[in-house]
Amino acid sequence: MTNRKIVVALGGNAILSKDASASAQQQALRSTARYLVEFIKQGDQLIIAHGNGPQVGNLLLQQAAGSTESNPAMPIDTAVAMTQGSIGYWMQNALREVMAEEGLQQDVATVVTQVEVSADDPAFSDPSKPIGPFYTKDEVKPIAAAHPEQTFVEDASRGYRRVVPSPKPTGVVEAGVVNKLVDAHVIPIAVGGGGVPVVRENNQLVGREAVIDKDFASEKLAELVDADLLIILTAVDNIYVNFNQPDQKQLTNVTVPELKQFIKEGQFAKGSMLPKVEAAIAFVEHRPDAKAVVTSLENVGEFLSNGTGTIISKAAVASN
Ligand SMILES: Nc1ncnc2c1ncn2[C@@H]1O[C@H](COP(=O)(O)OP(=O)(O)O)[C@@H](O)[C@H]1O
Ligand SMILES: NC(=O)OP(=O)(O)O
Repeated sequence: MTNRKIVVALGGNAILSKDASASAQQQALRSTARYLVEFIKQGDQLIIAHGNGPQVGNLLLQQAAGSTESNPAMPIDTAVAMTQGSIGYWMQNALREVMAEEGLQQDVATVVTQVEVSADDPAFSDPSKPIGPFYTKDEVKPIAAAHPEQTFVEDASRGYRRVVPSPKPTGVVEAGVVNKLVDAHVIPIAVGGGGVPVVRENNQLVGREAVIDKDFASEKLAELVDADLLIILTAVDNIYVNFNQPDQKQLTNVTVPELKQFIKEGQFAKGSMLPKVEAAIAFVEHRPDAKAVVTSLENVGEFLSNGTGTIISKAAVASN
């Protein structure tokens, strides 16, 4: 039994395929749970975090479409809390079911998590986090014209999306609660969708209209619960240099100085791989004996048996 404390951050493909119905997302989370249960089987204590970019964007569209004066659309911070609830509900049940199939029993609880941000974070005036559906150029033109208060940009050549501010997390309000759940051997689902963005004003936590990056929020949580490992699960088995080019090279074991050099070379796409790399660096710089891992859900078994995936360490282990 390994008994490590692991924060696992789940990427978009763990929850959503093309079908955004509740049943399809529940189905996707059941297969995600089958991969996660491999950690539980070997005695690891999981803390699960997840994204919400597509879901929160879709929810805001639904809210806007149905809003009336007496039944107004909810602001983004409240919509983030709503997606923490829906995705947490699906994830809790998926894990419960899969653990029962495997003869395992561990309680799972979703924590509505508030993540502190700074009121003067420059991200508030520079929206960068893509949310909701993709549009073609022709589709986005009338939408952007009808909503001059919103910003739309091209997202990694995959189409146009709305972008919202994405301030950096400075603290996790419920980190203590997460620690208590871990001590009680409960699996917490926390900082969903990057957490509800709040700023502290005297004794009040005031929600802000933003969506925090879940990789950064997961990193902050991993620091605060003193995790042994931060695992970022996404659609690729490894981080690459020269990604998608004929000479692309898989990174297996990589150190912070090497990653910093690759960042300087522009190897990691902004808004997709770059935040994962930055989160991994921040985590191992905070706790130099810990490691961060970027790999895919499908590679979890291989990672557990053979250590494959991209393993990020602060510095190379000296060999003699
Ligand atoms: N250098 C790189 N190495 C590996 N993947 C990269 C790289 N640059 C960009 N990517 C892309 O980033 C994606 C992960 O980002 P994203 O889809 O936003 O993550 P998430 O799984 O959190 O939703 C990968 O699936 C891959 O397509
Ligand atoms: N909040 C967040 O980072 O969501 P995605 O990972 O789905 O973009």
